[in-house]
Amino acid sequence: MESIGVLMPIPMSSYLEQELEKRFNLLKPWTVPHKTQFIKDHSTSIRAIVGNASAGADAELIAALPKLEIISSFSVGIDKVDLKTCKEKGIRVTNTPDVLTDDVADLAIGLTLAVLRRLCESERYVRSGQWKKGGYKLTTKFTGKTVGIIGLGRIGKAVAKRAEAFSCPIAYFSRTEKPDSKFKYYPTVVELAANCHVLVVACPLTEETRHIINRQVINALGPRGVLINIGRGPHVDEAELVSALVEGRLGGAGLDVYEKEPHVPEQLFALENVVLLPHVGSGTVETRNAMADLVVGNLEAHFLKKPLLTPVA
Ligand SMILES: O=CC(=O)O
Repeated sequence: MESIGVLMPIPMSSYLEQELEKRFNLLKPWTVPHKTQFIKDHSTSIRAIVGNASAGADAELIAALPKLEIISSFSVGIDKVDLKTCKEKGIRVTNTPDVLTDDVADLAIGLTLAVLRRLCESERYVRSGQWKKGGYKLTTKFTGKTVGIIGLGRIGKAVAKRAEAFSCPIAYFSRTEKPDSKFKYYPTVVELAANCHVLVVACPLTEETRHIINRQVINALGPRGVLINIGRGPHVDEAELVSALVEGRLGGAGLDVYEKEPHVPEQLFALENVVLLPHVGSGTVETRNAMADLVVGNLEAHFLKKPLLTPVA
């Protein structure tokens, strides 16, 4: 397999690079001055792409690689892969589900607690010496608050399980009601938002779910409501979110993802009811290594003509 060209468009994980280099001819365009020419020069040896949440494979890249057989994404979300083109050309696609579920769900709860209990703001209060002038103000209790979840897939269910341990009633929105779920179903996101305190976005990004959090949903969540986004930035109409937070029409937000990463709207920097993370949902050593093993396992399975471990297409 050493002669098989595997393109990794941007750096992702040194462990993943190391494991790929043991088995394949790993091509790293960021290490050369002329990236486009480099890809052109190797276009007939590249049979696989390793993408991630920010660099996938669009129709243009796929068209430039005539020998491409598989895209193995170092992410669970595959919104950066042109699935339609892959289907037309018979290119296989894999992702990294399950192994990151716990970390992403943990982070959703962490963000919720951070926003409601003002963990980041009160920590800054201590570091800046303000405590010496007086105690920190009262915050909002999490235990018992209703948690609304958009998307009751693997991650949504894991968020629900954790929130239940905080005695939170759970409600959800998804395309269809889940007959095996005990949680309250709302057929629209607006109804869900109007009936919960914490609204968590945990669905995949598709054309249908782009801007699923719009002005109407934000207003329904209201000045006591909190939005938690551990999905994708474009799930949220960010301009609407920023104006709602600045105007006090929304109670708070915990965000791990943004519309134009790594750009984060600067109006949010001054708001104490907002917690901002740099897209780190699956960002632990344990999980990233497990994801890397899945990426490599899928590529090995493909080139050894065995069943893929986690196929998407
Ligand atoms: O955002 C991260 C992922 O999709 O795994």
